[in-house]
Amino acid sequence: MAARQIFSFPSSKAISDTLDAHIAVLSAKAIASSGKFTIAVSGGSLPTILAATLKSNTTIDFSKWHLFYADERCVPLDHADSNHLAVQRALLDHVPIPAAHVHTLTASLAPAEAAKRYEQDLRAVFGDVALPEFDLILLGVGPDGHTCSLFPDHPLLDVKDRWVAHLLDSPKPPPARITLTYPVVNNAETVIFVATGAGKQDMFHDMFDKGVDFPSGRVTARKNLFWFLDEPAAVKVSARSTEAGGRTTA
Ligand SMILES: O=C1O[C@H](COP(=O)(O)O)[C@@H](O)[C@H](O)[C@H]1O
Repeated sequence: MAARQIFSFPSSKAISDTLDAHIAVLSAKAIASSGKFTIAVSGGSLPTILAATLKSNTTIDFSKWHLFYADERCVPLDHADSNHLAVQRALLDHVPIPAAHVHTLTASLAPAEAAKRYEQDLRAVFGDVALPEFDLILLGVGPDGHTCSLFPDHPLLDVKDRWVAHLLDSPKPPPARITLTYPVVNNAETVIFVATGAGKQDMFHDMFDKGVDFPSGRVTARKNLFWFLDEPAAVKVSARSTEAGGRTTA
Protein backbone atom coordinates (compact mmCIF):
# COMPACT_ATOMS: atom_id res chain seq x y z
CA MET A 1 0.00 0.00 0.00
CA ALA A 2 1.32 3.45 -0.92
CA ALA A 3 2.41 5.93 1.73
CA ARG A 4 0.49 9.19 1.69
CA GLN A 5 2.48 12.18 0.41
CA ILE A 6 1.10 15.68 0.87
CA PHE A 7 2.29 18.57 -1.29
CA SER A 8 1.49 22.25 -0.96
CA PHE A 9 1.59 24.43 -4.08
CA PRO A 10 1.75 28.21 -4.38
CA SER A 11 -1.06 28.34 -6.95
CA SER A 12 -3.56 26.20 -8.82
CA LYS A 13 -1.44 26.86 -11.94
CA ALA A 14 1.47 25.12 -10.21
CA ILE A 15 -0.82 22.16 -9.45
CA SER A 16 -1.92 22.06 -13.12
CA ASP A 17 1.69 22.03 -14.32
CA THR A 18 2.66 19.24 -11.91
CA LEU A 19 -0.40 17.17 -12.80
CA ASP A 20 0.49 17.53 -16.47
CA ALA A 21 4.03 16.32 -15.84
CA HIS A 22 2.91 13.31 -13.74
CA ILE A 23 0.20 12.35 -16.21
CA ALA A 24 2.61 12.50 -19.18
CA VAL A 25 4.95 10.05 -17.44
CA LEU A 26 2.20 7.70 -16.19
CA SER A 27 0.44 7.70 -19.57
CA ALA A 28 3.63 6.90 -21.53
CA LYS A 29 4.56 4.13 -19.11
CA ALA A 30 1.11 2.51 -19.18
CA ILE A 31 0.83 2.69 -22.96
CA ALA A 32 4.29 1.14 -23.35
CA SER A 33 3.39 -1.78 -21.10
CA SER A 34 -0.31 -2.42 -21.86
CA GLY A 35 -1.19 -0.39 -24.95
CA LYS A 36 -3.63 1.80 -23.07
CA PHE A 37 -3.91 4.33 -20.24
CA THR A 38 -6.87 3.95 -17.88
CA ILE A 39 -7.86 7.02 -15.90
CA ALA A 40 -10.85 7.99 -13.77
CA VAL A 41 -11.60 11.60 -12.88
CA SER A 42 -13.83 13.49 -10.46
CA GLY A 43 -16.01 16.48 -11.23
CA GLY A 44 -16.36 19.63 -9.13
CA SER A 45 -13.33 21.91 -9.23
CA LEU A 46 -10.98 19.23 -10.57
CA PRO A 47 -11.62 19.36 -14.35
CA THR A 48 -10.56 23.00 -14.69
CA ILE A 49 -7.33 22.50 -12.70
CA LEU A 50 -6.61 19.23 -14.52
CA ALA A 51 -7.07 20.68 -17.99
CA ALA A 52 -5.34 24.05 -17.62
CA THR A 53 -1.95 22.71 -18.74
CA LEU A 54 -2.82 19.21 -19.95
CA LYS A 55 -5.15 20.42 -22.70
CA SER A 56 -2.16 21.86 -24.61
CA ASN A 57 0.10 18.84 -24.19
CA THR A 58 0.90 17.47 -27.65
CA THR A 59 3.34 14.80 -26.45
CA ILE A 60 0.67 12.53 -24.93
CA ASP A 61 -0.95 9.77 -27.02
CA PHE A 62 -4.54 10.54 -26.03
CA SER A 63 -5.80 8.01 -28.60
CA LYS A 64 -4.84 5.24 -26.16
CA TRP A 65 -6.68 6.74 -23.16
CA HIS A 66 -9.78 5.21 -21.60
CA LEU A 67 -11.46 7.80 -19.41
CA PHE A 68 -14.03 6.95 -16.74
CA TYR A 69 -15.72 9.07 -14.07
CA ALA A 70 -14.94 8.50 -10.39
CA ASP A 71 -18.49 9.60 -9.76
CA GLU A 72 -21.29 11.06 -11.80
CA ARG A 73 -24.47 12.89 -11.04
CA CYS A 74 -27.61 11.23 -12.49
CA VAL A 75 -28.59 14.04 -14.82
CA PRO A 76 -28.49 14.31 -18.62
CA LEU A 77 -24.95 14.55 -19.98
CA ASP A 78 -25.57 18.10 -21.18
CA HIS A 79 -26.95 19.24 -17.80
CA ALA A 80 -25.03 21.91 -15.89
CA ASP A 81 -24.57 19.46 -12.95
CA SER A 82 -23.01 16.72 -15.10
CA ASN A 83 -19.41 15.89 -14.23
CA HIS A 84 -18.96 14.70 -17.81
CA LEU A 85 -20.04 18.07 -19.18
CA ALA A 86 -17.46 19.81 -16.99
CA VAL A 87 -14.69 17.45 -18.15
CA GLN A 88 -15.82 17.73 -21.75
CA ARG A 89 -15.70 21.52 -21.73
CA ALA A 90 -12.40 21.72 -19.84
CA LEU A 91 -10.49 18.86 -21.48
CA LEU A 92 -12.26 16.61 -23.98
CA ASP A 93 -13.04 19.44 -26.39
CA HIS A 94 -9.29 20.08 -26.64
CA VAL A 95 -7.57 16.67 -26.76
CA PRO A 96 -8.06 13.70 -29.14
CA ILE A 97 -9.45 11.01 -26.82
CA PRO A 98 -11.70 8.85 -29.05
CA ALA A 99 -15.38 9.32 -28.14
CA ALA A 100 -15.73 5.54 -27.71
CA HIS A 101 -13.04 5.67 -25.01
CA VAL A 102 -14.91 8.24 -22.90
CA HIS A 103 -17.14 6.17 -20.63
CA THR A 104 -20.19 8.16 -19.66
CA LEU A 105 -23.24 7.51 -17.51
CA THR A 106 -26.23 6.04 -19.36
CA ALA A 107 -28.44 8.89 -18.25
CA SER A 108 -31.66 7.35 -19.59
CA LEU A 109 -31.47 4.58 -16.95
CA ALA A 110 -32.63 4.74 -13.34
CA PRO A 111 -29.64 5.23 -10.97
CA ALA A 112 -29.49 1.57 -9.82
CA GLU A 113 -29.49 0.35 -13.41
CA ALA A 114 -27.05 3.06 -14.49
CA ALA A 115 -24.58 1.88 -11.82
CA LYS A 116 -24.86 -1.71 -13.07
CA ARG A 117 -24.36 -0.56 -16.65
CA TYR A 118 -21.31 1.47 -15.65
CA GLU A 119 -19.80 -1.61 -13.99
CA GLN A 120 -20.38 -3.51 -17.25
CA ASP A 121 -18.58 -0.72 -19.11
CA LEU A 122 -15.63 -1.12 -16.74
CA ARG A 123 -15.59 -4.89 -17.28
CA ALA A 124 -15.56 -4.37 -21.05
CA VAL A 125 -12.28 -2.44 -20.75
CA PHE A 126 -10.60 -4.23 -17.82
CA GLY A 127 -11.74 -7.75 -18.67
CA ASP A 128 -12.39 -10.70 -16.41
CA VAL A 129 -10.58 -9.49 -13.29
CA ALA A 130 -11.42 -9.47 -9.59
CA LEU A 131 -10.98 -5.69 -9.54
CA PRO A 132 -10.01 -3.13 -12.17
CA GLU A 133 -6.57 -1.62 -11.69
CA PHE A 134 -6.68 1.96 -12.95
CA ASP A 135 -3.37 3.48 -13.96
CA LEU A 136 -4.53 6.75 -12.39
CA ILE A 137 -7.53 8.05 -10.46
CA LEU A 138 -7.78 11.81 -9.95
CA LEU A 139 -10.04 12.79 -7.08
CA GLY A 140 -11.50 15.96 -5.62
CA VAL A 141 -12.43 16.48 -1.98
CA GLY A 142 -15.42 18.39 -0.66
CA PRO A 143 -15.23 20.64 2.43
CA ASP A 144 -16.97 17.79 4.34
CA GLY A 145 -14.14 15.43 3.34
CA HIS A 146 -16.19 13.46 0.80
CA THR A 147 -14.59 12.09 -2.32
CA CYS A 148 -16.19 10.49 -5.35
CA SER A 149 -19.81 10.39 -4.08
CA LEU A 150 -18.71 8.74 -0.82
CA PHE A 151 -20.10 11.02 1.86
CA PRO A 152 -19.51 11.03 5.64
CA ASP A 153 -21.57 8.44 7.56
CA HIS A 154 -23.19 7.15 4.36
CA PRO A 155 -23.87 3.38 3.99
CA LEU A 156 -21.95 3.37 0.68
CA LEU A 157 -18.72 3.69 2.67
CA ASP A 158 -19.11 0.01 3.56
CA VAL A 159 -19.90 -1.36 0.10
CA LYS A 160 -17.39 -4.00 -0.94
CA ASP A 161 -19.38 -6.25 -3.28
CA ARG A 162 -19.74 -3.89 -6.24
CA TRP A 163 -17.43 -1.82 -8.42
CA VAL A 164 -20.03 0.90 -8.89
CA ALA A 165 -22.84 1.89 -6.51
CA HIS A 166 -25.70 4.35 -6.66
CA LEU A 167 -27.21 6.70 -4.11
CA LEU A 168 -30.42 8.67 -4.07
CA ASP A 169 -29.69 10.78 -1.00
CA SER A 170 -26.49 12.69 -1.67
CA PRO A 171 -26.25 15.50 0.93
CA LYS A 172 -24.79 17.67 -1.83
CA PRO A 173 -27.16 18.22 -4.75
CA PRO A 174 -28.08 16.61 -7.01
CA PRO A 175 -29.24 13.70 -4.80
CA ALA A 176 -29.05 10.86 -7.35
CA ARG A 177 -25.53 9.76 -8.29
CA ILE A 178 -23.33 6.81 -9.13
CA THR A 179 -19.84 6.32 -7.70
CA LEU A 180 -16.84 4.02 -7.82
CA THR A 181 -16.56 2.11 -4.53
CA TYR A 182 -13.51 1.87 -2.25
CA PRO A 183 -12.34 -1.53 -3.52
CA VAL A 184 -11.96 -0.04 -7.02
CA VAL A 185 -10.43 3.27 -5.95
CA ASN A 186 -7.99 1.61 -3.56
CA ASN A 187 -6.83 -0.83 -6.25
CA ALA A 188 -5.56 1.96 -8.53
CA GLU A 189 -1.83 2.14 -9.15
CA THR A 190 -1.78 5.90 -8.52
CA VAL A 191 -4.34 8.13 -6.82
CA ILE A 192 -3.89 11.90 -6.83
CA PHE A 193 -6.17 14.15 -4.80
CA VAL A 194 -6.48 17.77 -5.85
CA ALA A 195 -8.01 20.33 -3.47
CA THR A 196 -7.88 24.10 -3.30
CA GLY A 197 -9.28 26.88 -1.20
CA ALA A 198 -9.43 28.06 2.41
CA GLY A 199 -12.83 26.41 2.86
CA LYS A 200 -11.08 23.04 3.15
CA GLN A 201 -8.21 24.00 5.51
CA ASP A 202 -9.91 23.02 8.79
CA MET A 203 -10.96 19.66 7.36
CA PHE A 204 -7.39 18.94 6.21
CA HIS A 205 -6.00 19.94 9.62
CA ASP A 206 -8.50 17.59 11.29
CA MET A 207 -7.75 14.75 8.87
CA PHE A 208 -3.96 14.92 8.67
CA ASP A 209 -3.01 16.29 12.10
CA LYS A 210 -5.76 14.94 14.35
CA GLY A 211 -6.54 11.71 12.51
CA VAL A 212 -10.24 12.50 12.14
CA ASP A 213 -11.96 9.99 9.86
CA PHE A 214 -13.20 11.43 6.55
CA PRO A 215 -14.21 9.43 3.46
CA SER A 216 -11.28 10.82 1.43
CA GLY A 217 -8.85 9.86 4.20
CA ARG A 218 -9.80 6.19 3.79
CA VAL A 219 -8.47 6.11 0.22
CA THR A 220 -5.30 4.16 -0.42
CA ALA A 221 -3.48 3.16 -3.63
CA ARG A 222 -1.19 0.35 -4.75
CA LYS A 223 1.86 2.48 -5.60
CA ASN A 224 1.43 6.27 -5.29
CA LEU A 225 -0.97 8.28 -3.12
CA PHE A 226 -0.47 12.02 -3.60
CA TRP A 227 -2.37 14.95 -2.15
CA PHE A 228 -1.91 18.16 -4.14
CA LEU A 229 -3.19 21.13 -2.10
CA ASP A 230 -2.83 24.82 -2.73
CA GLU A 231 -1.50 26.97 0.12
CA PRO A 232 -4.90 28.18 1.39
CA ALA A 233 -6.05 24.54 1.70
CA ALA A 234 -2.75 23.35 3.25
CA VAL A 235 -1.97 26.25 5.56
CA LYS A 236 -3.15 24.53 8.75
CA VAL A 237 -1.55 21.16 7.99
CA SER A 238 1.47 20.71 10.24
CA ALA A 239 4.90 19.90 8.87
CA ARG A 240 4.95 16.57 10.72
CA SER A 241 1.98 15.36 8.68
CA THR A 242 4.05 15.26 5.52
CA GLU A 243 6.14 12.32 4.45
CA ALA A 244 9.33 14.36 4.30
CA GLY A 245 8.92 15.69 7.81
CA GLY A 246 8.21 19.15 6.51
CA ARG A 247 5.61 20.46 4.13
CA THR A 248 6.84 19.58 0.67
CA THR A 249 6.45 22.17 -2.04
CA ALA A 250 6.32 20.24 -5.28
O1 LIG B 1 -20.09 16.67 -5.91
C1 LIG B 1 -18.91 16.48 -6.12
O2 LIG B 1 -18.01 17.11 -5.30
C2 LIG B 1 -16.65 16.67 -5.19
C3 LIG B 1 -15.82 17.82 -4.64
O3 LIG B 1 -16.03 18.95 -5.47
P1 LIG B 1 -15.18 20.31 -5.34
O4 LIG B 1 -15.92 21.31 -6.21
O5 LIG B 1 -15.16 20.68 -3.88
O6 LIG B 1 -13.83 20.01 -5.88
C4 LIG B 1 -16.14 16.14 -6.52
O7 LIG B 1 -14.85 15.58 -6.35
C5 LIG B 1 -17.12 15.09 -7.06
O8 LIG B 1 -16.66 14.54 -8.27
C6 LIG B 1 -18.44 15.78 -7.31
O9 LIG B 1 -19.42 14.89 -7.82
